[in-house]
Amino acid sequence: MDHENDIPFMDDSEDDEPPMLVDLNPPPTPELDPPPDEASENELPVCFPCPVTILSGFLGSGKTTLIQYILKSPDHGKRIAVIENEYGEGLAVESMIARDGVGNNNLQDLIELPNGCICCTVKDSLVSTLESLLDKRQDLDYILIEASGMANPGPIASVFWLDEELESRLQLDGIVTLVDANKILEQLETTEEAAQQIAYADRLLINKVDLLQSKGGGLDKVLAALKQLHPTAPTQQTNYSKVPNLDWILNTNCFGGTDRLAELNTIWQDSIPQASTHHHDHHMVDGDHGNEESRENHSHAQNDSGHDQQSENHEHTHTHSHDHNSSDPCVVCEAVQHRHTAGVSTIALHQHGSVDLSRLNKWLAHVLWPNQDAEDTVLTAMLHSSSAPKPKQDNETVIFRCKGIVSVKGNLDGDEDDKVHYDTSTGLDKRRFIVQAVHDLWEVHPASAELKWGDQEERDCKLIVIGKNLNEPDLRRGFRSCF
Ligand SMILES: Nc1nc2c(ncn2[C@@H]2O[C@H](COP(=O)(O)OP(=O)(O)OP(=O)(O)O)[C@@H](O)[C@H]2O)c(=O)[nH]1
Repeated sequence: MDHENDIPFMDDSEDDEPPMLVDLNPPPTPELDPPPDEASENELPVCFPCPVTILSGFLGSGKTTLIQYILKSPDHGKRIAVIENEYGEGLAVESMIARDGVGNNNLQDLIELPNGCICCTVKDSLVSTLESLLDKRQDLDYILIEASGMANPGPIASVFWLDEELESRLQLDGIVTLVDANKILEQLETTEEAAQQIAYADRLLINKVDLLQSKGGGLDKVLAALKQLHPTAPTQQTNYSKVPNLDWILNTNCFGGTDRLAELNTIWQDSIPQASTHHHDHHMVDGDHGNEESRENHSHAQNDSGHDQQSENHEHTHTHSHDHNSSDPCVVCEAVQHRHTAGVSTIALHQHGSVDLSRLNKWLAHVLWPNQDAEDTVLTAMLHSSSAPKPKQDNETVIFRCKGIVSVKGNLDGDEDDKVHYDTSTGLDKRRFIVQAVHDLWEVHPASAELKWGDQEERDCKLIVIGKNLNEPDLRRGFRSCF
């Protein structure tokens, strides 16, 4: 049976819709159902308060890989719901990647939280999403929230102890932050978010150690940097987010005592900017319509006058209740002042049709390795000008992340797999392909069989590029040239 119609791509018109509950219609899990004498037909097993883990970590650090690893793990025995947050088109790509190869057995619900960043603009939708999830599924054992790669986990955590009703039904278990061992030093240099995510961690997973090893090492420097930012965080090193013991990150009850809450508050106060102007732009471009207009572009500026001024200005409505005297500092209101690195934007490229795989790879190489076409003499000079990595110029383009789902033209000259999946009626490959790039590393690989294109399904390609000082017209032009 084809499942392609089960996997909706969010289209632009849905941008203002409330969070999507993707019902995966799971079969009941008999061994987890309560015995008849403990629960009547109308009475679902009460697992409240349901533990929630926030998965944080910079773009591409391995959060989705961890979710897949947890869901595929045969022995966790939990009924898990996952909440994903991304920007616009990015969400559709993200949730399809998350579901690749997982099947529906372990994943009870996949909830998409669109329209902004979970730590600021959609924090209130998170409350309503959690409430409706709990109303719908009282038998959940666990909720995982995957924050977007630029999110600050602090304001997300606040939701759980400031909303009384939610607090009785949910319990924040902990914040797990993934660190890309290969790129973290660069990320700490170019952004503010990477440090925030580490500072809030209850567990630090130092992931992608394999990449560091293949470069000849450097783990000592990474460990030292992490120690400086968060001296007490328990850490583990992993490859492909494979935590040897899931109990190390799930059901840890890190927020069981008041100490942790007090500590979190301190980190929070420290991370609030003193006096600066900050921008948080997420600029979405739909390449499909040749339209350079910004679909989603928000920024907020802060001035020096502090909390009173700020709370008058920001458009932040609390659907949860919390009263505070206007002269008292309020952690929620203050949290919305947190910094995001200036100049970071998200560009969504969307094009109907199918790409030529070799052209796509060539273009990705050009975009992600901008110097590769330089003369050998220039490259040699660059190499010898300094042995240490140079700090990035303020206006330099940095691509942090690129991810997408594409349709690919068939290739009868390729390997056996290419030939097997060649659709003779259309000349296209039947498989969806996933594009993954983190900084200068990328791969384009076929997704699992259940995500293959339907016979009548209209082919299209979506690519999300996240970075600093991105050149939109160039990216759009380049992407089009792959078709
Ligand atoms: N070599 C290597 N690659 C990894 C490892 N962990 C994850 N990856 C790859 O890194 C890419 C990004 O991983 P994701 O799990 O999507 O990262 P993410 O944190 O969810 O990314 P965002 O949601 O965009 O922030 C994928 O291609 C993964 O297969 C690892 O330990 N080693």
